[in-house]
Amino acid sequence: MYELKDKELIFVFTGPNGAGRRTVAQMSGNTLGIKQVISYTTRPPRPSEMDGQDYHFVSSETFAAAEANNEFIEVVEIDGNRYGIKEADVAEQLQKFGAVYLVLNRFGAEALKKIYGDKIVRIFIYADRETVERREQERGDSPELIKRYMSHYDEEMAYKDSCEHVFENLDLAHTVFDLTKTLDETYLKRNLLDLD
Ligand SMILES: Nc1ncnc2c1ncn2[C@@H]1O[C@H](COP(=O)(O)OP(=O)(O)OP(=O)(O)O)[C@@H](O)[C@H]1O
Ligand SMILES: Nc1nc2c(ncn2[C@@H]2O[C@H](COP(=O)(O)O)[C@@H](O)[C@H]2O)c(=O)[nH]1
Repeated sequence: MYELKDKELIFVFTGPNGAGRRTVAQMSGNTLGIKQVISYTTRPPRPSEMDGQDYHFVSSETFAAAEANNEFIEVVEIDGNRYGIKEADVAEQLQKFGAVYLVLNRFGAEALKKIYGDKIVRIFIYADRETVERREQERGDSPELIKRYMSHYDEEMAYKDSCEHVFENLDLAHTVFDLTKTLDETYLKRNLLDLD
């Protein structure tokens, strides 16, 4: 297992689908100069998604071969699709940037916390049910997909109090400002004073 160096950190964004985890993580990450480690998945890409940017989209066989080769830090199955983060990707990005972020469900957040302890900072992003559902409708998710996402809403929300930081994401600019400030002041110390 890759041993994180003194200043290396992994930020894990978690919370319900559609709460805005990817959006706020990316905006804050751009300001702070930290990059996402992209998961591998067997699920097919959605029309707006790009291979290598949203996920590494792979076949079940390719995923199983990597798993048999012990390449994943953790693997999860959600609604019949498999997801995993490769240890080598985490190590490579940490060596380049010093800090990285991941967007995972609660099982992934918990698994990484167990492995890396204090080096994992879990950031819980949420919004109320109605807001989440409306955002999913507005981005064009199908009624079946929204139903599937919403069926996980309560169980994802139950992880909120386990996380190191919690942000309700209603106004996007506010969330990103508060999040960036917190990560900078508490962990990264890049002294980004002129964030607004
Ligand atoms: N504060 C906000 N106000 C309005 N829309 C938002 C806000 N935050 C995110 N969004 C929009 O909501 C949608 C869901 O955001 P995002 O994809 O970041 O969510 P997520 O939590 O990563 O879920 P998923 O993994 O399903 O994509 C996107 O269309 C995004 O542009
Ligand atoms: N535990 C893990 N969870 C992951 C990983 N990659 C993504 N995810 C989370 O799964 C759900 C479903 O994702 P979707 O894109 O198919 O809607 C969502 O919460 C993702 O954040 C992973 O490698 N491990």
